[in-house]
This record gives sequence, C-alpha cells and structure tokens, in this order.
Amino acid sequence: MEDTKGNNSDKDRINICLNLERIKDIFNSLDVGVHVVDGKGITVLYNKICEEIEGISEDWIVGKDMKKLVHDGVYSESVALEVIEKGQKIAKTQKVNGRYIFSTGIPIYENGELINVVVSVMDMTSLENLKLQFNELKSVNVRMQKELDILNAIDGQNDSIISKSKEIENIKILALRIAKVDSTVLIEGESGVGKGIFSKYIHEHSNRKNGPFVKVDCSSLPESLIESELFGYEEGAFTGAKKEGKVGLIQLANEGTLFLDEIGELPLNLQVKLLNLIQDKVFQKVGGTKNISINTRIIAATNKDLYTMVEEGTFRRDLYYRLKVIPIVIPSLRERKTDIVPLVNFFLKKFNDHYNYEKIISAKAMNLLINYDWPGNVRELQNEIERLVVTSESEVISEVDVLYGDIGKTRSMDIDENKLFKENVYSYERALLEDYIYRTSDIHELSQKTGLEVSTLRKKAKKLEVDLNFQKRKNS
Ligand SMILES: Nc1ncnc2c1ncn2[C@@H]1O[C@H](COP(=O)(O)OP(=O)(O)OP(=O)(O)O)[C@@H](O)[C@H]1O
Repeated sequence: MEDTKGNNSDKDRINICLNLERIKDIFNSLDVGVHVVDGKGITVLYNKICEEIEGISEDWIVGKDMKKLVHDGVYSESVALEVIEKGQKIAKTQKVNGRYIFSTGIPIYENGELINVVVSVMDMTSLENLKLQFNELKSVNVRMQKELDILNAIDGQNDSIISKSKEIENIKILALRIAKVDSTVLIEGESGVGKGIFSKYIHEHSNRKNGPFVKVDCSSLPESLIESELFGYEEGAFTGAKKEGKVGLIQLANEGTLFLDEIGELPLNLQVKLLNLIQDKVFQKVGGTKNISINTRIIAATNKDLYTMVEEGTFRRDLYYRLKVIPIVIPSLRERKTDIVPLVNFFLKKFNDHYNYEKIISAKAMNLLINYDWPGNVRELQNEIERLVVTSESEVISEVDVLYGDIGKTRSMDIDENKLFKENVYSYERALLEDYIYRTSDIHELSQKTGLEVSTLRKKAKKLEVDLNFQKRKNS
C-alpha cells in the first residue's frame, strides 16, 4: 500500500475509507456490541448495539481515551485497557447500570505491535435473569422433591407405619422432617403405641440409614449389667469380665442411631454418663480413663411420665431437657380409632401370608374390634389378629371368634352401675347365651354344651329375647 517514499497512494486511502465505512456497516449489522480501541486505548469504532447496551453515543465516544473515561467514572473498569496492559485476551462479566455485560477483549497485533483491541460486548441481563430463575426453580424443585418424598412416604405401599388418623399422619410428617437433622428425640406414649416403629422410621429416613440402628431396652437389662452393656468395659475391669474387654452398645451405634427404649428405667448414675455423652459426644468404658468419641443420634422413648419423675427427683432435669429437644407424643389407639380398620386389615394380610390362610373378617367382628379400648394398643391388636387368624375355624372370622378372646371377657364383665343388679344379670345372661349360640350349630349341641334341657333353653331364649338362629355364625 505504501509508495517508494512510504506514503499511501490516493487509491489506497480511498480503499481504506471505503473499508472503514464497510467495516462500520458490518459491525452495525451485528447482534453483538463491538468497541474497538487503538493501541493507546482511544476509541476508534463503536457500533449501534454498543450504544444500546451502554447508553453512550458513537459520536461522543469515538476519539476518547479509555483511561480518562475510567478516571471520570464513565466506566468502572475497562477490558480494553486490561488487554493493552496484559497483551492477551480477557473475558469478564461486569455489572453496568444494573445490567450484566459480558465483554471479551482481543488484542490485534501488527508486526509484533499491539495496534487495536476489539471488545465484543454482550448484554447478559436476560441470561443472568434466566440463571437466577433457573436457580430459584432448582431450589423450589428441591423443596418440592422433599415434600413429595414426605407424601410418598405417607402414601407408600411399603410403608411400615399404618395409619389413617390425622394424629399419626402428622407425626409421620414431623418424623420425616426431623429425620434429616441430628437433634435428640424423645418419644412418649403408652406401651405398644408404636414408639419403637417410629424411631426406626426416623432412622431409615435419615442420612444415617446405612449406619447401624441399635436398640437398648433400658428396662430389660439388670442394673448391675446395664452400664457395661451400654458403655462397654476395658480388659480386667471387674471380676468375671472378659479378658479382652467389651465394646458397648453405644459404640456399636457409631455413625448410626441409638434407640434408648424405656429411658425412665435408666439408673441415676448412668443418667449423668448419658448426659455427658449427649453434651460432649465422648464417653469412657467401665474401668477406662480414655475418652472415646462417638457420632450417633439418640432417640429415647418412654411410657412413663418423665416430667413427674423429674419433679419427684427420680429423673435428672438436665437430661430430660437434653433428650426432649424434639418431643413426639404418640396417642393411644383408643384416641385414634380410625386407625383400627387399616391396622386390622394390615395385620390380617400379614398373618394370612405368614400362615398361608385367606381369612377375612366379618363386619360384626370388625365392629367389636373397633369398639374395644385396646389397653395394650397396637401390640395388643396385632396379637389379637394373629390369634384370630390361627384359631378361627372358618374362613370368616366371626363375632364369636372375637368374643372368645379378651374382648369377650371384658364385654361380659361390663357392669352398668346405673342399672339394678337384676338388670345386669339379665344382660350378662343374654350375652352369654348369644355367645354359646354363636359357637354351636344346633339346639342339641347347645344343650350339650350348656348342660341345659332343650325345653329350658327355648324358654330362656324367649325370656331373654334371644334369637335361636344357628346360621348366625356362618353369616356373621
Ligand atoms: N402404626 C403402626 N403400623 C404398623 N405396625 C405398628 C404400628 N404401630 C405399632 N405397630 C406394631 O406394634 C408393635 C408395637 O409397637 P412398638 O414396639 O413400636 O411400640 P412401643 O410403643 O415401642 O411399645 P413399648 O413401649 O412396649 O416398647 C410392633 O410390632 C410394631 O411393629
């Protein structure tokens, strides 16, 4: 392009101008902002998109020095100047006037000298907003997934905790929430309500689920043994101790869950040791001096009124509050009668499968089960269904089968204190005769079983208004 004297010819100059105009057109047709500076940082080209993104006009900026613009605060920093300084490609995201701008500066060299920097400018605001929305959606998704897990666990076919009552469903939701944290839990409730099954449920839904679940029944261990069983002992700790010492149940629960059932039975001296374990996460074996660190989650359960025990001085107040970080109270079965039918069906299936039967339960029998008070709660119900499946003669478990057990005993012995003795005798005799009728197939068998003449039986049935219908058993 240069003549022998080193000057540009006119033709070349025209070409350069034409090229510059054409380059400008090309840059202005781009969807991306283009800002070109020379080797000293003076703006030589600034396209329309740049104007839109940065809100600066081309006329104003062309010819201006980027150093001065940064100094005057028009720009907080300049990618172009950084490229000039470092001599290499630079890319960064900046926040300008509340917009996210992604700039890439590329150095252009001629004969080893940096002559231009081309900065492409992209408005990432909408992308950044999308990113924010995406992250928000992601966290909503995580939250929903957790809720879904909870709902699935409640509805789950494989769920081991059967319930229909609001009370138990709410406890399940709470149990799933607290499963993810390590806080100590105290489960209170009468014997057989499901304290054990709930503690397992918490463990199985926790991050410790692959670790051990160790159950210690504080009431079943003799006081002399409980300390060494729980904490283990060092070799030669006492006479009769194993030579190599013993690892205690607490240590076995490392990385898992320690379920302390019947915590109210724990002797006072061990309550102190347990308190230290909860507070400091360390313990010493019997006969040992070394602190052993332990990482276990403690769930305690009791059917005693621990608060009263605290008031009476038989349970340490500090331990009580340490255990009761998350309290769960499971109501008795009689306080949530809606659970009885699903539980009966669940246990019926369980024992039918186990004993290879296909027994069903009559509506009347079910009614008796629903109306009973279940002092032994779910455990008693479970045992009762097993008894019914195993002992009922026919495929249909009847009212008579039910009356044969504890329910029958309590029902027959029910005395209404508002009635006269005579009236109670009448009701009792009536219920007794009905029970015999249910258990026999005809009047002769009834006579044989009761030791009463057929004629006496007929008179009695008339007096007591009992229907001598021996089909009842089959149909009930
Ligand atoms: N909601 C339930 N669904 C299914 N099985 C249950 C339910 N609640 C309790 N059970 C069963 O009833 C029996 C007694 O429950 P669990 O041992 O958990 O009661 P508990 O309150 O810990 O009793 P205890 O105080 O005597 O130790 C167990 O076999 C358990 O599996």
